[in-house]
Amino acid sequence: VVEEYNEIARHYRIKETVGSGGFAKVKRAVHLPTGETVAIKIMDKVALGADLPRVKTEIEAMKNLHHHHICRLYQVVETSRKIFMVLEYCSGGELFDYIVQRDRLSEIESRAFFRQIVSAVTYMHYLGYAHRDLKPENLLIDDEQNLKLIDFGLCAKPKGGMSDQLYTCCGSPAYAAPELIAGKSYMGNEADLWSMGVLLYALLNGFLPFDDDNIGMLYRKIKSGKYDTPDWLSSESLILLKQLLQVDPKRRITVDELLNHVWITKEMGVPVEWNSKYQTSVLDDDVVTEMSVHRKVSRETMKAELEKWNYDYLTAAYFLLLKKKTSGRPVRLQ
Ligand SMILES: CN(C)C[C@H]1CC[C@H](N2C(=O)N(C)Cc3cnc4ccc(-c5cc(Cl)c(O)c(Cl)c5)nc4c32)CC1
Repeated sequence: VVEEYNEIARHYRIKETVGSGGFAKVKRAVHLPTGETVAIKIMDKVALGADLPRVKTEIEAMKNLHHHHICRLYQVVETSRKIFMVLEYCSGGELFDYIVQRDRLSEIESRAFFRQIVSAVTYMHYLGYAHRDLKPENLLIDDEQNLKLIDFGLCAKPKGGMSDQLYTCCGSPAYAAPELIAGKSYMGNEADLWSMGVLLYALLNGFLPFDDDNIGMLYRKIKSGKYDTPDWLSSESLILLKQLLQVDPKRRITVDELLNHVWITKEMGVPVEWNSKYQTSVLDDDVVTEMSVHRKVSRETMKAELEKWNYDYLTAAYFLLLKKKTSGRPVRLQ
């Protein structure tokens, strides 16, 4: 099995396992040329079996999703038996654990997190993607208390754009929209908004709006659209929850209405900025300089190589050097 790790081991020191999700193992690692910490999602192609297409879906989606609230994909290494995805490391773990540790979050803290989720999901929708598995387990916290959306194995980019109907029932039942569990055709973006309602409810209350050990009972509760409203919820929170947890998808709030909703802008004064802070169309000069000097090639040659976006070790080195520069650390390769 050693030869499977040769390619990845050339540029990374692999550390401990930080978690496993279904058919993947995620390990912490250090990118040797920059010293930056990364997460490496390791999958065995044979064990993946029928799930292999989901991995391809996730990789292709992440190659197009460049946003400060979406976990960054740095590199993909495929060997005869394994697929390695080198990803942005999030030291704060899952939002799910963060909520559980605090019972529930204040309205202020819920708002700060929810605005970041709205930013990431709006960006995805504008690019024509629906996530379809939004839940606190798929939102990680980085070392600057920023949320990073992960797990794009179920995301959909309908051929004809967001107007196309989706049919596959997927995601986690407790977060699934009524129309999705009814087996009807549904709109990915509308279903994401329902899940965001469940997410907001979980942030503010520390438990789920619809929960039952029996799946049949759970579906009935979801279709009823009825949930408890604890007395600590403000009237504005109740209004927003009601607009998100609308059983009829056509009456559900849209992302555009969400961006400057009164609850979203309360005490913040400004609507959610959903555009990406990342500038990927223009290569960063300092990073190109460091990389071309380090590899003893001309800047033009290095730029041409980088602009192929092969998601190889050059792409990883570029993104990780850029992350160092953004965090105010020296743009240096060892
Ligand atoms: C419950 N899930 C289905 C899987 C779980 C696996 C470990 C992971 N993790 C942890 O649980 N820490 C505690 C540390 C940690 C640190 N950085 C990470 C960076 C990226 C990812 C990641 C994982 C998966 Cl399965 C992805 O598809 C993507 Cl796009 C990204 N996981 C990370 C991660 C959190 C999620």
